[in-house]
Amino acid sequence: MAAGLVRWGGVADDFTGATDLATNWVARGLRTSVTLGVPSDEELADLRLAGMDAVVVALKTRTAPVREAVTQSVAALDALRRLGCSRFYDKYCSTFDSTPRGNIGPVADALLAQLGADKAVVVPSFPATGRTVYQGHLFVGGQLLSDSSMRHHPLTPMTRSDVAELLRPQTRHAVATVPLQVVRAGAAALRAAIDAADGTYVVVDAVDESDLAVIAEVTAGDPLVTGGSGLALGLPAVADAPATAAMPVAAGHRAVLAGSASSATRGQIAHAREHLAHRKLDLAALRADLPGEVERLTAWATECWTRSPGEPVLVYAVDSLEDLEAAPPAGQRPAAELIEEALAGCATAFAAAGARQFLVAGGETSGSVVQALDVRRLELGPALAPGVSWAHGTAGDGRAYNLALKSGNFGHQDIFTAGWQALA
Ligand SMILES: Nc1ncnc2c1ncn2[C@@H]1O[C@H](COP(=O)(O)OP(=O)(O)O)[C@@H](O)[C@H]1O
Ligand SMILES: O=C(O)[C@@H](O)C(=O)COP(=O)(O)O
Repeated sequence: MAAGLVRWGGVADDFTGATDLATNWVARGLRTSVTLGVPSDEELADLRLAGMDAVVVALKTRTAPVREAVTQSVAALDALRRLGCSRFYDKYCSTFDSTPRGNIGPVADALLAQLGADKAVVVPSFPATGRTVYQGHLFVGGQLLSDSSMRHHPLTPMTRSDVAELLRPQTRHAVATVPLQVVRAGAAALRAAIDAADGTYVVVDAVDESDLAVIAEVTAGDPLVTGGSGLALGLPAVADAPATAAMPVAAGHRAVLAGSASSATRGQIAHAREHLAHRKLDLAALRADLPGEVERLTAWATECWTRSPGEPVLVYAVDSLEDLEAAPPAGQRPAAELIEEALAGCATAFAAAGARQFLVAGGETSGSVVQALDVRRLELGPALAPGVSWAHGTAGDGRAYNLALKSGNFGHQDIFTAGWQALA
C-alpha cells in the first residue's frame, strides 16, 4: 500500500468503538490513526504527512440527538474524503447499541446518500469478542442479545435480537437479510445474494472469521460498509506491512476510570478491588458537590501514588446492577451525566497531579474523559485484548498520555491490573 494514500476512512459512533476498529485495522497491517472529533484542515494536513493507510474519526454520537449525530457523521465523512479516503466504514456497536429513536439508521442513511451508494452490508459480528449473527439474530457469547447483559445497559438497553428488526424503525430504506448458508456457499453466491436482496441494507450472517473474510472479499468494491469492527479483521493482511513503530510511553501516575456498568467491567472491577486502591463514585455526594468530590478523589489518589508509586488507582461507578439509577430524583440531573462529568473531572485533575496513563472503561465514559483531557489524535500501540489497545496522544496543552479506551464489555477479568505490563 503506497504511503501517503489514505484508503480507509472510519466514522465511529463512540471513542472505544474507534480504537476497536483501529485495533483491527492495525492487526491487518494498516497504519491507522484515530482522530478524536472531526479533524480540522491542519489536522488533516498532519495526517497526510504521517502516511496513514486508514483514519478513524471518533465521535460521541451514539446517544446524541439524531440530527446532531447525522451532522457530525457527515462532517467526519467529508473530512475523510478530503483526506483522499476511497472506502468508508460506518462503525457502530457490535451489540447494535442504539436508543429507541436510533442513530444507526439515520447515520447510515446519510453516509449512503453522501456517497451515492445504493447498498451497504450490515455486519455487527465480531466473533473474537463473542458477537455472532446467525439467521439475522445477534448473539453475545452464545446468548441472544435480548437475553444478554446488554438488556440492562443504562443508556441503550437492548431488548431485541433480530438485527433487521432493530434497524427497520431507524431507516427510510428497506432492510434485507442473507443467511449463513449463502455466506458459506462462497464469494460469488454471497455477492449475487447481496445484489439481488430486496433492501438497501443487507444484514449478513457471520459466525466466525472465515465468514467475515468472505464478506470483506465481496464488499471490496463497495464504497460503504457498516458494522462492528469484526469485518475489518476479514480484510487480507497487508503483505508488506511495515513494522509498527514502538509506542512512546508517557511517564506518570496511573489510573483506571470506569463509568461502564457492563457485566465484563463489573467483573473487572470486582477483580481489581482485590488488588488496587479504589473508590466508588457516590451519586448523592456528586449531586451535593461534584467539584468537591473530584477534589477529594484527587487528594486521595495523590496520597496513593505517593505511598505506592507506579500503582494504578481505580475510580468506578457501578459494581452491581442495583447501583443503576433508572430515573433521577425529581429536578435532579441524570446519573449518567453526573458520572461522566465526575470521571472527566477526575481525568483532568489527576492529570494536573501527574497522571499520564489512563485505562478508561466505557464508550461514553471514554468520550467524556478524552474530550476533557483535550487529546485530539491517537496512535495505537500494543493490543490488550480483542478490540482494545494502548494508544499514545498529546493534549492541546502539550501533555502526552497513554490511553486505553476499553469498551464496557471487552477485556479479560484482570485487564485493570495486568493491562499495565504493556507499558513497562
Ligand atoms: N449508577 C448509574 N446509573 C445510571 N447510569 C450510570 C451509572 N453509572 C454509570 N452510568 C452511565 O452509564 C453509561 C455507561 O456507558 P459507557 O460508558 O458507554 O459504558 P459501556 O461501554 O459499558 O457501554 C455512562 O454514561 C455512565 O455515566
Ligand atoms: O463494537 C463494539 O462492541 C465496541 O467497539 C463498542 O462500540 C462498544 O461500545 P461501548 O460498550 O459503549 O464501549
